[in-house]
This record gives sequence, C-alpha cells and structure tokens, in this order.
Amino acid sequence: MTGNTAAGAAISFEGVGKAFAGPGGTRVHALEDVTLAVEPGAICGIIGRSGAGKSTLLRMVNGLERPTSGTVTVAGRDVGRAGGAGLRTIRRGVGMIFQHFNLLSSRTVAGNIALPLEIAGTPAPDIRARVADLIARVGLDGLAGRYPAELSGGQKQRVGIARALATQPRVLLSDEATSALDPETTQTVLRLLADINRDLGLTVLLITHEMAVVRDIASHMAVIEGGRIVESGPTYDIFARPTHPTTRSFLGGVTGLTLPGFIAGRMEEARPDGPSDEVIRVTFAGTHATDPMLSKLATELGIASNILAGAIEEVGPHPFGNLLISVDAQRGAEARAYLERHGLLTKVLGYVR
Ligand SMILES: Nc1ncnc2c1ncn2[C@@H]1O[C@H](COP(=O)(O)OP(=O)(O)OP(=O)(O)O)[C@@H](O)[C@H]1O
Repeated sequence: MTGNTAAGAAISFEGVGKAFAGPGGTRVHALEDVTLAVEPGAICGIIGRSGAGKSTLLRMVNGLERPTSGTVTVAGRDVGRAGGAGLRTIRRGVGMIFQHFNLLSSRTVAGNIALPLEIAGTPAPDIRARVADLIARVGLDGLAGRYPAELSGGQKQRVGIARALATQPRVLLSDEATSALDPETTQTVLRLLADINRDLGLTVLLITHEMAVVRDIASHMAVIEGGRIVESGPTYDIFARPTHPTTRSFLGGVTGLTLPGFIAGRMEEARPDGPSDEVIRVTFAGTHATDPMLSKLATELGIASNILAGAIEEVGPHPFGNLLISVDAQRGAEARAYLERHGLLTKVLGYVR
C-alpha cells in the first residue's frame, strides 16, 4: 500500500500538503508531505488523534478540499485539479459515510437512498429497482418506508452505507462511521463494510481514532500525527512491529501492551545491580500465537516466566498476541534468544528489582 508507487493505486497521495488560513494571518498546516498509495480492494484505516489531519486527508479524495501542494489521484485521475464535469465524474465513483449519518429527516429510508440517483438523473423505474437491491444488501428489509427518527443508530448507518453505494462507486470513504455507535452495533456495521469490500471489490478508506476499528477491519493502515504520516503498511505488520511511539500508544488500548500499575511504577530502564527481573514484551505472530512457547521455555531451558499481561486476538484473519512477561534478568538474554529462534518477537521493556 505504501511508498511512492502510485501506478495502479485506487487512491494515491503524493507529497500532499494542505495549509489553512489561521487566526491573525497565520497558516495552519493541516497536512505536510503526505505520500500514501491505497491499492484497489484494500481497506485502509487512517488513525490519528483529534486535529491530526484525518478529515482533511479524507476530504481530499472527493475534492471537498484541494491540496495546497502535491497530488491526490483516484483511479489515476487528479482530484485536486479536476473541476466541473471531471470532478462530478470522480465524485460519482467515491461514496462517503459519516459519523452522524447525515440523513435527510424529511425523507424515508428509500427516499434517502434514492437521492444520489435522482441527482444523477437515473430513470424512476431504475431507481426503484436499485433502491430495493440496496435495502436488501444492507439488511434493512421491511424498513423502506420508515423515517430516520424511527431508526436505531446502526440502522441509520446502514441507510448511509446504502446511499453511499447507490451510484456504484469504486471507493468508499468512511469518516468515523462507527464512533457514534455502541460496541455491538459497531461490530455489525464493520462486518457489513467488510462484506461489501469483499463482495463488490470496493476500496475503503476509513478514518478513526480507535485502533480496535483498524484491527477488526483494515488490511492496511497509516498513523497520522501533526499532519504527517508517521507509520504505514499492512495492519498485521504494524501490530507486530510498531516503530513509532504514537502507534505504540494507540496499540496500548487494544493489545496486552499495558503494564499493570504495580509493575509500571517500579520499572527501571537500566538493569540494576543485584537480583532483578527483566520485563519482556513477546509478540506472537501467525501460527506461533497458539504455540505453548512459555511452557517450552520452562521445560527445555528451565527458565520460569511470570505473565504480567497479555491478549491473543485476531488482526484481520491472523491470530496475533502480545504478552508481557518477566524472567530472572540473569537469564533474560537466553530466554529472548530462544523465543526469537522460534519466530517470536521480543523487546526488553525494563527491569524490576
Ligand atoms: N477549514 C479549516 N480552516 C482552518 N483550519 C482548519 C480547517 N479544517 C481543518 N483545520 C485545521 O487543520 C488541522 C487538522 O484538522 P482535521 O479536521 O483534518 O483533523 P482530524 O484528525 O480530522 O481531527 P478530528 O478527529 O478532531 O476531526 C486542525 O488543526 C484543524 O484545526
């Protein structure tokens, strides 16, 4: 997904910058030198904190914002320089869903879904057939005549998704689409997006501040901070080997990376003189996630380990685990070498006396 190779990409950002006029004649640099290529059929999650530049990035894909430098292309078409009919063509190929759904309260479910087709001048009989298909596709059978006020949040988002799909776009943009939903409804909406991605081959670009959303649905991800992409690549690789501190702090919320307070408060960076325990993060990737490596460490090397925190979960279709363990610091190097030899990743986090 990442890098400079934009050829063949569904969406590509090349050296993109965006500056807004700030207070008192200042300039706010919302994006700086963003380069990212999203391959056709990928689900790419952009994660970042409030104000990092996520919305600005997303809005460039359908031309709601134009870059002040660099180039944004969708299926090879330059969005920033398109105007009039060219921009309308690009926009027809890019659907968008929103955190607060943005439905028209005066229109029924069917009426909301029909709107983009009416605007595109689609004949009425075709609209009726297409709307019926879309209602079935998103699981809203029987609700065509309801008004938004009569729907749950999850149902409203399904209407939003159906409306976004009405003009058969090749790209779907999702602006915090599950942020207003409860966890269970979030899961059903994410599953629907994953099904649509798979069945229709749509490319999905989603922005979120929740790593769990990225973990559950995104094949690729990018972390944005202060308007710059600080890390990007396949989601699984980044979960296994996060390099940037911001990525690590986002990961702390969804993996077993957070040390319990009673250990965290006593950790020292350097190994102290005298007896101590080494605290190690062990990342289990792929099939190793289910291997009983710690018991092998005990039986084959006689090294006992304490499990301090951990979780095994799924990132996309792959099992993935993070364990925080402690071992006698004198045997730490030996334990890490053994685990690494067996395909696990290790990192010393510190020492506890
Ligand atoms: N139209 C605008 N005029 C001036 N500044 C803007 C404008 N739009 C965004 N910004 C600024 O650009 C920066 C990035 O904003 P953006 O909305 O893209 O961030 P975000 O990551 O989407 O944040 P959030 O999660 O809070 O929506 C912020 O400093 C914001 O104040």
